[in-house]
Amino acid sequence: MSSDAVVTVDALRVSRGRHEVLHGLGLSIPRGSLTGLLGPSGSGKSTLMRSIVGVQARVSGKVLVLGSPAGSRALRGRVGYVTQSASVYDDLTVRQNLAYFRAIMGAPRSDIDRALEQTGLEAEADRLVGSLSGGQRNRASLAAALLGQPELLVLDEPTVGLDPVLRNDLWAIFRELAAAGTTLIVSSHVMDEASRCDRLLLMRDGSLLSDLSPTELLASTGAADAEAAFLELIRKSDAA
Ligand SMILES: Nc1ncnc2c1ncn2[C@@H]1O[C@H](COP(=O)(O)OP(=O)(O)OP(=O)(O)O)[C@@H](O)[C@H]1O
Repeated sequence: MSSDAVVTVDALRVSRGRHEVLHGLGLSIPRGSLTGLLGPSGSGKSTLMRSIVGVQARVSGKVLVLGSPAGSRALRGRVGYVTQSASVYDDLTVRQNLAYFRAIMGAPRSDIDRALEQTGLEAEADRLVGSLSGGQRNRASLAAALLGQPELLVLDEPTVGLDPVLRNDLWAIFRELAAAGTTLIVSSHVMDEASRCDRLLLMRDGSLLSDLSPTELLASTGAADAEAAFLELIRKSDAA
């Protein structure tokens, strides 16, 4: 595994309820990459992300983030996480939300304007979050996660429910962040988002089916697009 890996996962097993839902995953995520975590609903994407962020219970195996065990104190402020449900308050403005989270984190005041600018929310800064559109609200959650300039951003289905234009806008922001050196892990079950990533982790039923670049994925399966490639990998793993 690369010594410059931001995340290293080895033999990761997780149980939720009465079932094991991740079955011994191993992977590494290089610094500055935009990694897509793709797979059907229930395949374990959120559980893997929660394990990387360090909020998942009943975890065995190794999850190292920036050289420290996932969730450890040393990682405070270095990892940003956006869950599927909005993490900002409806009855506060975007700026008030950011000011609140900034104060909790002890991040510099200048981070508020930087996060507004990075997410293109300057014009909405003084609007109540409850009055924003779905896309603007997602960007407000992302802005909160950008406070403190985290080195690793973990985004759980940030584009779900958005129209293609808004999805495109968000992916452009992810690209800019990666170009500036941030490592991103972005989950999705929309396969056409795969081509926007540097690397793709394809999950199914709590296991990793592949860990390839989009080009490698198409070349190795002979498929025309990510969706067909994924189906081909499922066919191969079922046959095996
Ligand atoms: N709180 C919970 N208690 C018990 N089992 C759970 C819990 N949350 C998730 N699971 C189970 O863990 C497995 C993985 O779920 P997970 O949410 O990680 O999948 P996912 O790929 O993120 O799905 P989605 O795309 O729908 O969010 C599923 O079988 C799910 O039913």
